[in-house]
Amino acid sequence: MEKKHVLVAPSLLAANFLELAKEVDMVNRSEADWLHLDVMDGHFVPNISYGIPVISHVSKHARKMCDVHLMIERPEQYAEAFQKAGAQQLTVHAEICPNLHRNIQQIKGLGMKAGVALNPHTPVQILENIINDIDVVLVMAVNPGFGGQAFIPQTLPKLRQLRALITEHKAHALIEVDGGVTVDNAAEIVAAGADVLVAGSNIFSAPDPEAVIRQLKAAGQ
Ligand SMILES: O=C(CO)[C@@H](O)[C@H](O)COP(=O)(O)O
Repeated sequence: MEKKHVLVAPSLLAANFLELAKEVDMVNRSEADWLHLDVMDGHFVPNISYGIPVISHVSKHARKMCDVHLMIERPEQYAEAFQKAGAQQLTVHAEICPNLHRNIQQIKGLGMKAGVALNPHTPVQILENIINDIDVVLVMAVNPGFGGQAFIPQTLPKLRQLRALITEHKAHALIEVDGGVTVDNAAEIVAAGADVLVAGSNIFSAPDPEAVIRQLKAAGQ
């Protein structure tokens, strides 16, 4: 099979928050490509994580692209604040955005890359008329809200459908997969179509997180 250059985005949700600077240092030193930052509001998802002030400090310390995943209602109210806080890519959920095209235009107008996230039950066909406008599709392989959950196997055929849709529309959106990604399943996720692997607990709970990042990056070899 053809070799593929895989991007890796450690998810800071699984980091030790008391040692946040050291955790970001580890990501900076590593072969990781992006730093994935999960924002949860306790409404769209049943959990609350961190928000704008934390991202503002983290982004100043980070030397990787800050990839912010908004699991919040009314993301349009906060897009500018996240851009000012250092977000370089902002992803909103299709399920919470009745005016998704407007959200994408707003994010791009603020100078950020724009992503759309899909929950496990949301079909890829929902992106048919917007796929050429977006930079990344974030495919949730768990129900969003918590780290450390098991990868939902139906994600694999969904990734193949999304790859076919992107090819059919001659689009350039990257496919990012998030939730339950580990060194054990990374190769099959990449083979199914993923370009970017988000991993939280597998990286941050490992004795050698940089080695895990290296192994994830090798998933396309
Ligand atoms: O967005 C989310 C969870 O909602 C993810 O980014 C998780 O943080 C991934 O964590 P692991 O499943 O890799 O532990």
